[in-house]
Parts: sequence; structure tokens; C-alpha cells
Amino acid sequence: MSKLILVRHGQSEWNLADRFTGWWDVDLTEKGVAEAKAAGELMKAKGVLPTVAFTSVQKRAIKTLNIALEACDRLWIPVTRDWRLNERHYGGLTGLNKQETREKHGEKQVHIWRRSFDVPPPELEPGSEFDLASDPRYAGIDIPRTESLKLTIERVLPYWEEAILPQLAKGENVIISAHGNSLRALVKHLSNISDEDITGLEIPTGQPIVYDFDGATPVGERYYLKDA
Ligand SMILES: O=C(O)[C@H](O)COP(=O)(O)O
Repeated sequence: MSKLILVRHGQSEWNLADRFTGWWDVDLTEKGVAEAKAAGELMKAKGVLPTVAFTSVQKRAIKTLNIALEACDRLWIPVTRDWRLNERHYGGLTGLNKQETREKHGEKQVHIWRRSFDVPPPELEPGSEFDLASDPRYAGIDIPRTESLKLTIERVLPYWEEAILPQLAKGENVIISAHGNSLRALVKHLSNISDEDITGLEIPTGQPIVYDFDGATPVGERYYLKDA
């Protein structure tokens, strides 16, 4: 039986500041670093140790992974970073304060932008201070101007199928350090959650979630490692 461990990055500077982040590359806070360390210590204490790792190309997820791997003495395992595990792109909301946006556009509209399955936020204006067109890590990639959860799923799932699932099928224990919405995309698929019900799913920061796998097939439901 192999294990899939999903970890959302620890608290970021813009989680703390309540700003829409998406693809913007913000760092962890001190609390986020502590959450990442605690996630690694928990994996060590439970004896659930990854043998292969995947993460996004965003520092909050990369650092969370490194800190957690250090805490469970697994810094040596192979790591693959891929933009397809990035947070969903928040488009023209990037950088805005979430509460101020509620005051301007209403609670209901902001909830639709944040949690609906297929309504994307407004597009990011080309040339905006948050435009990543000249960022070398995205060279050759058609950077989205905005993404709904549905659009996020359309780039996360092919990567899951082609790069990550084969590792589980081979018997590796896989850790994915990623983001609230790239992980919601995966959990929706693995737990077969409907388009309606996915609006209610929240993924906490720094809290390892585990699926057991038999070959390429998940066995049973996901659980929090702290409860195992
Ligand atoms: O990108 C962000 O702002 C957060 O990582 C996730 O935001 P959400 O809770 O609004 O989906």
C-alpha cells in the first residue's frame, strides 16, 4: 500500500494580509514556517515518510516542502517542481484585499469568484504590476489571465495522470506540497466530489491529508494524518 500525502503550504504573507494571491510569489510567514516544520514532524512521528515529492514553482509551496522534508529527514528524496501545481490564477483580483473586495462587490460576488466551480474572476490586465509575462520561470508557458476551479482542474489533472499517479502505481509514497485550489482540484477528483459540493471544501494550511493507494487505485477516503 502506498501513500499520497497532500500538504497546502503554511501561512503566507498574503494569507496573513488577506490578499488574493494566486500566481503571485509570496513568502511564508513565521507561522507558515512553523506549520511546515510541524507537518514534517508529524510525518516522522506517524512513520508516514515520502519517497518522492512534487511541488509548484511558487516559493510558499517549495519552502513548505523543504522545511517539512528536513523535519522528517527526507531532504534527499527526488523533487519535481511544475507550474501545473500552482495556485489557481486569481486574475484581476490578484493583490486586492479580500475584505475590501467584499465591501466593493458584495459578499455574494466574492464568494462566487472564490468558491464557484466555473466562474473565473475578471482577467488580469496585460502590463499590470502582477503580470508575470516576463518571469523566466514561465518562459514558453501560455500564462492564464484568470482561472476558475474548472480551469485549474484542466491543467492539474493531466499532470496528475501523467507524472504523479505512475509514481504511486510503482509503490512510491508521494508528497505533493501545493495550494488551496490546486489541492481542491485533486481532492475533487480523488474523492469524487460534485461540482456543487466542492464549493464547501476548504483545505487548511500545513495540515497533511493522506490517501492510501493500492497500485493506481485509492483505497478508502482521505484522512488527516494528525487523526491517524
Ligand atoms: O490565492 C489565494 O489568495 C489563496 O491561496 C487561496 O485563496 P482562496 O481561499 O480565496 O481560494
